[in-house]
Amino acid sequence: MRELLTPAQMGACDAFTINHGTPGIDLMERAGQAVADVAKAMTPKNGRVLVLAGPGKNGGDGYVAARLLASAGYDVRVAALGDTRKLEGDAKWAFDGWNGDVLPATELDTSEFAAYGLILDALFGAGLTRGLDGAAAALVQAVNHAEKPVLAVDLPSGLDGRKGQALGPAVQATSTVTFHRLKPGHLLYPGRALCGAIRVADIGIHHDAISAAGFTAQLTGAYLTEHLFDLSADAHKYARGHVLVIGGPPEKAGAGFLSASVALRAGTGLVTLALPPETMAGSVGQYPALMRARCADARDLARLLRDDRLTACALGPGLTPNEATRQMVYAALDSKTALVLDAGAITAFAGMVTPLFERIMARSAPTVLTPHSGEFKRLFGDSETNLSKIERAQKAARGSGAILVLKGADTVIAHPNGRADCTYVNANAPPWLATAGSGDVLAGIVAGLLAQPDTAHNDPQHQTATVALGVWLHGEAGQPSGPALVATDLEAALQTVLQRVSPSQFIAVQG
Ligand SMILES: NC(=O)C1=CN([C@@H]2O[C@H](COP(=O)(O)OP(=O)(O)OC[C@H]3O[C@@H](n4cnc5c(N)ncnc54)[C@H](O)[C@@H]3O)[C@@H](O)[C@H]2O)[C@@H](O)CC1
Ligand SMILES: [K+]
Repeated sequence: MRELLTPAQMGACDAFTINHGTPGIDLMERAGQAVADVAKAMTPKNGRVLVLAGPGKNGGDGYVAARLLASAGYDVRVAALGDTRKLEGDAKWAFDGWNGDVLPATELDTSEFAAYGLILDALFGAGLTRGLDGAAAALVQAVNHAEKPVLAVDLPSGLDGRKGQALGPAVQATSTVTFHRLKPGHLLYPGRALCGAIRVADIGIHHDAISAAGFTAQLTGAYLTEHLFDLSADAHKYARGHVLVIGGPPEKAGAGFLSASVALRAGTGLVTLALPPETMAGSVGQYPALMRARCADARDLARLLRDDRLTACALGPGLTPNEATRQMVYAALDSKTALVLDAGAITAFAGMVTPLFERIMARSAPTVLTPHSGEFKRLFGDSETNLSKIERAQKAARGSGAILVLKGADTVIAHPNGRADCTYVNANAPPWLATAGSGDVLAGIVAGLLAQPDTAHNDPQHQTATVALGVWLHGEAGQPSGPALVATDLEAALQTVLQRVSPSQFIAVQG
């Protein structure tokens, strides 16, 4: 269930299934059934339901649901957008199966919407080709104005299922039922907020359909913990990897400490925090497990990185975006360790990306860039409005040679190979994870995971999954604190998450 399908890929899955012997009307009947089942759970039996049916197959699902709800005792009213005499194929079949009246949507008295217990939005789904305007836009605005529970069929009408954006007005749903797999629009903002609670219904799509139609990315999840380093019982600390974190000047020194301490929590055996001389004093008591090294400039860093026991390096949290930082990044890029570039190490290259990307591409060890949307724009621009966030991350990864972590409530992780099986969307991050220091923690988790030995080998799928695991763990760790979360809570929460997901290897001896 983890593959994400664009509406076009979903259409290809429908077609594949139909070509392999399942009539389209069977798929539509199951889709309508799934919608009716959720509708029943949202409104009391005998409740009043308004079904708004559009001119395509999304409307077809609406007519099926209307029939099933009416036969279950609901008081169903159907309004059609567009000329129902033009309905074709499966949608026409569904329309013909509805025995009640169909009112033209333009004749609806929208002030009566408040009298319904549920509005079923079956206006537009995967077939949306442009922003809504005219009668469709007016209807959608009236639905939103009514403030009644709304169940969207497949997608809230007006929402682009590929991009997660609406070019015109879009339905604000209470709940959305989609079919077979999630679409990017259900996860990418602002689409995710328009969908409400999302359910994915099985409508009997052929099990080979996705391999034939392709997918665009994968949803992260607990399954990624299979990429946690499998620790042998007699492992020594050097066998568990060694991370070097570069800390910044005193006024931003906390960032490096956050990254470093959490890198240790992520399971790496040793972490050294490299600090400029003015930050070296103080704070040892709080972080006794960290080793420290003096690092005044790029030359010091190059010297530190000559230690070939180092397996990963995190650079950027707490660093000032300037020439000195750029030189440190170059020194780090010349090393053989996995590298996470964040914050100041990203912004330092605004408007001067060519030398950065050339050096990243020349590396054999993985390089990870973790920009939030502002940092992303500084490196890659924001002119490509027709691309989804997934496609933007894939393109930026290809262009930079780095594994891209495009952060946000809908973080996308993409490998430079651009492959869907090396692309992830993360959806477990609570809104309060957007807090000072949260990004430093993420950089530390990712470096801590990449440092561990079995992630060092050069398999793009494995490396990207490891980075995606870091993003997922960060989201999980952010949940228990609630809105009071501060970044330092994440370290203890990460410990709890890892306790939960790590299999115990200890042999209990009965005495
Ligand atoms: N056999 C299948 O392919 C299945 C399809 N299903 C349903 O079919 C839907 C897709 O159906 P369609 O491909 O017919 O697409 P839609 O029903 O989403 O919309 C297509 C219609 O809307 C018009 N349109 C698009 N954008 C518009 C705009 N901005 N303003 C006004 N009109 C606009 C198009 O000209 C076309 O007539 C899915 O979302 C799903 O609900 C499900 O029944 C499962 C099976
Ligand atoms: K819809």
